[in-house]
Order: sequence, then structure tokens, then C-alpha cells
Amino acid sequence: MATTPLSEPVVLVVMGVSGSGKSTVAALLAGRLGWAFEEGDALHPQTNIDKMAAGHPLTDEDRYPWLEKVAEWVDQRLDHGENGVITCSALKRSYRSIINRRGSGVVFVFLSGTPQTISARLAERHGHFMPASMLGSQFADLEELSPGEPGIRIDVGPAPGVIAQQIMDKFGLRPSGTGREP
Ligand SMILES: Nc1ncnc2c1ncn2[C@@H]1O[C@H](COP(=O)(O)OP(=O)(O)O)[C@@H](O)[C@H]1O
Ligand SMILES: O=C(O)[C@H](O)[C@@H](O)[C@H](O)[C@H](O)COP(=O)(O)O
Repeated sequence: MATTPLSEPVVLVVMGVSGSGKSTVAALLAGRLGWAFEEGDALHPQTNIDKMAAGHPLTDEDRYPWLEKVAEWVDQRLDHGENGVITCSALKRSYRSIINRRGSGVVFVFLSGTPQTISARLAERHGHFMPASMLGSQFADLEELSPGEPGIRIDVGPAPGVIAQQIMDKFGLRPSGTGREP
């Protein structure tokens, strides 16, 4: 895989449908890098959590206040000259435009897998508010990264630690916040 050095500060937005591994991979990645980490699910208003828990997909209107919070977190990192990692499904291109409203400093990491693979993982995930039955609506809303958008697509097949390392290798990033290779 060819290395693409990042211009820092940078926030990696780990995106994809529910169950694609965002929380698992992003926490590993942030821990290895020593970068600030935020769980995008924690930024949802309670009304959104309740709606999803009841099995109803969010609308654009439901998502906008949440995306604003995600964008604020990103902006704060960049304003402070800090690197960061945040999870956010960021399913539509218009949502990603909100998150990347500066037009620089954001790189999306799209965790890509088939409905079959991801639904099997959701069937094994317990104690999470998001019902596995929502996966179809997540794929229906998903707009994959287009060529003009900053980001990479990573297959969710390998183990989480391998995926985290692939992301680091892709961007020439080294553990413990030492930044990219010279
Ligand atoms: N690469 C992977 N290989 C196998 N299982 C995974 C992988 N990534 C995540 N999982 C498991 O799949 C489920 C969904 O992962 P999670 O991180 O909660 O996804 P998301 O945050 O995108 O909803 C969890 O039970 C997690 O342990
Ligand atoms: O935009 C949305 O519909 C939600 O944000 C959704 O995509 C997100 O993934 C949920 O917060 C579920 O949480 P998990 O992704 O952790 O399952």
C-alpha cells in the first residue's frame, strides 16, 4: 500500500454503517497514536438515541444537530493544533461536508463491509442501543466516498488491530503520538 503522508493537525473520522467497527477500530487507533478520541454516538441528543433504540431510522433533520456537534469537536481539535480520531457514521456526502466544513484537516476512514458480514457482527453485539434491524436503513442511506472527498476505504474483514495498523501504515503514522515517519 502506498503511503499518503498527512498534513497535521488532522482529525481522522472513522465512518461507516452501524456495526462496521467504528468504535472498536477508532479506539484502538487513537490509543496507539496517543491522539484525542471522541465517540460520535455520545454526541447524539437523547431523542435520537431513543428513536434509534425504538427501531426508527434518523432523518436528515434528526442528524443535523448531531453533525453540528461532531463538526464542533473537529474544529476544536484543529483550532488547538491537535490531532484527533472521532467515530461518526457520516453516511451521506452532505453530512461529510458539514464535518469537513473547513475544507482541510479532515480525513475520512470508511470501514467497508458487506451487509452479510456486518449483520453477523451485529447479531453478536449485545447491550447496544442500536437494533440490528436498522442495518438495512443504514445501507440505504450510505453514500460511499467519492473521488473528490478526502479519505480512504478499508475492508472490515481483518481483525480490528490489523485494520488499525493498516490505517497507520497508509498514512505513515507511528505509535504513541510520534507522528508520521520522517
Ligand atoms: N474487524 C472486526 N472483526 C471482527 N469483529 C469486529 C471487528 N470490528 C468490530 N467487530 C465487532 O463487531 C461489532 C460491531 O463493532 P462496533 O465497533 O460496535 O461497530 P460500530 O461502532 O461501527 O457500530 C462489535 O461486537 C465488535 O466487537
Ligand atoms: O446517523 C445515524 O443513523 C446514526 O448515527 C447511526 O449511523 C449510528 O451508527 C448510530 O449512532 C448507531 O451506533 P453504532 O454505529 O455504534 O451502531
